[in-house]
Order: sequence, then C-alpha cells, then structure tokens
Amino acid sequence: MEGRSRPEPWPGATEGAPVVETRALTKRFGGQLAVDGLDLVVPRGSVFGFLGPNGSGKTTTIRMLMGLIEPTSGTARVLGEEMPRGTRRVLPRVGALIEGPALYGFLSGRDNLTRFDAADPTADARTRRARVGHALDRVGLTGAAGKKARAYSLGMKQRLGLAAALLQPRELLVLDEPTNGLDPQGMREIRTLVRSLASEGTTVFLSSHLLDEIEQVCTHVAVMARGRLLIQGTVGELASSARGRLAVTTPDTAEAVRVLKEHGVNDLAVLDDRVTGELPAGPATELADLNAALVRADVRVRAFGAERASLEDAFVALTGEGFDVAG
Ligand SMILES: Nc1ncnc2c1ncn2[C@@H]1O[C@H](COP(=O)(O)OP(=O)(O)OP(=O)(O)O)[C@@H](O)[C@H]1O
Repeated sequence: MEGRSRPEPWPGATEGAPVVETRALTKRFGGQLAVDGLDLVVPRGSVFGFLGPNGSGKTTTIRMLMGLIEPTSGTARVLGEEMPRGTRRVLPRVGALIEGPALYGFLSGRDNLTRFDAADPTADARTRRARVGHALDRVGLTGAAGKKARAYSLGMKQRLGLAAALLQPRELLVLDEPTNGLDPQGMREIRTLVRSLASEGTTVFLSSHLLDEIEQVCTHVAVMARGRLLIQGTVGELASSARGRLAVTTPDTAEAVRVLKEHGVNDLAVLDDRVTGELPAGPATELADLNAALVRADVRVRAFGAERASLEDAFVALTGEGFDVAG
C-alpha cells in the first residue's frame, strides 16, 4: 500500500446538506437485528465506501435507503427526503445497481438498455437512441452493444447494469458490491468508471467487503459489523487513526529489538533480517532519534522506514480482529 496516493475528497465534498443522513436507523427481521441504530452521513460529492463483512447489514441498509423496505425504527433521509415516503420523488434522481442487473439474455446489450429506458415514464422516446448510445459509450460497451447479453462476461453485465443506471443524469449512484465476482480487469474497469463519475460531481455510495477496493476508490468510509456502525470518516482519517509500523532491516536483529524496545517501540516482531514494531505516538522526528540510537548501539542498519497504516490496520485496531470476509 506504501506510496499509493490516497483519493482526496472531491472539491465541495463536505459542502451543503448530506446526500444521505440516517438517524438511529434500525431493521429487525423477526428476532434478528439486521441494522442496529445506524447514524450515517454521506457528504455530497463523496465516493462513500460502505464496508463490512457479508451479513453485516449493508444490503438491508441500502434497501431502506432506496425505499424498498421500511425501517423498524429510526429515519433515513436521501437527497433531503424522508424514505420511504419520498421514494417516488427521490428514485428518479438516483441510479442504483443492487444485487446485479435484471437483464434479458436473449436481447442485445443495446436492446436491454432500450427496454430500461422505455420503462421510464419520464424518458422522452424521441431522444432514446442517443441516450442509450451515450450510456453504452460511457461504460465502454459500444463495440459489444449488438451482442446478446447472455454472451456477456460478468464484468460486461455489471457495466450494462451501470449503463442502465446512467441513462439519466443522477445526483447519487448506489452500487451494492459492484465488483463482486469480477476478475481483476473487470474490477479495474468498474473502479475507473466510478472515479470518472465522481469527478463529474456524482456522489457514489458503494458497498463492498473489500478493504483494498475502498482504499483505492473511496474518499470516505463507514465500517459496519454485525448491524452496527463502527466508525465513519474520510479514508485518510481512518487510516491515520491506526499507527504505522516501523521496519528495520539489519543482520543484528536481537540488538535492534533491545534498542527499539528501550525507545518505546511496541509489539516487536522479527522475520529473517527484518524487525518491525508499532511506532510510539508522537512527532515524526522521533524516527530520526530511533535511527541514531540504533547506530549508536552499533546496529548495522540496511534499511529503515515507517510503513503507513492501511485501512486494514485501522480495522484490526478497531475490532481487535482481522477482517473476515466470510463474516
Ligand atoms: N428478508 C430477510 N429476512 C430475514 N433476515 C434477513 C433478511 N434480509 C437480511 N437478513 C439478515 O440480516 C443480516 C444482514 O444481512 P444483509 O444482507 O443486510 O448483510 P450484508 O452486509 O449486505 O451482507 P451480504 O453482502 O451478504 O448481502 C443477515 O444476518 C441476514 O441473514
């Protein structure tokens, strides 16, 4: 993860009313609390990652946000309207891709989109062709537009679903696990598309169980576990809440461990000629002092550096456990 530039919130990301705001949002299925007292704030212009293992309540939350199910208690506002009461006014302003697109395999990609567009009562039939053409172009499917959808790869199907969500200009895009099941190339394509949509000002709310994906594409993140929100904020804030680790490469590992321990470095570990440990809290200049102390003790230092904390480090620090994808 080192050296990778982290996406910054887009200009204006924190201005104005949030695009999504929930208060104590709760959904119970019988005895099961699927979503438990959720207070979520999605800033306008953000690429908001909704992160959590399978079964943590992401899809249930999204279904409440889209007015598909009613909360047991609490409120959800989307684009300023309370859901599900505002569903009819809100949904035309939102593009959603939830649980894979419903496509007709025997129709071409273009004909599938034409059907979606024709089902929209606000869509002008005279400009349909141009709209469909533009949406296909947007997701890079112009060349495959005439192929039957059943011959599409999973990634192409997902992009066609996105094209359907993009037939109209949208203020908010809601994507539930958009890269699930895709190969690395397909994932990259979706990520590129999300970035380009966001750079045009569309707020993107994206659920995922992949930390790395959130780190690469999102400006903000909320972490869910067992129906509850653990934390939300910018990706940078969250990662910097976890301390980075120091890594020293040296043939004198035992002596290095002793010196580093003396200088407050915790959780020391040795693997071959590498000593790593958790940096003490404090200003970055302490790094130079640590290096000097090693040199003074005649530790032969081949490499010395601090590794930036990743979102995964933050998650582990938050929950005390690894990020278990299987939930
Ligand atoms: N219609 C339902 N009836 C009963 N239980 C449900 C229903 N929908 C979801 N649940 C339960 O609520 C919990 C949260 O599920 P949800 O699908 O929201 O999680 P998720 O984070 O989206 O996971 P996944 O990525 O697997 O969809 C799970 O334990 C699930 O079994």
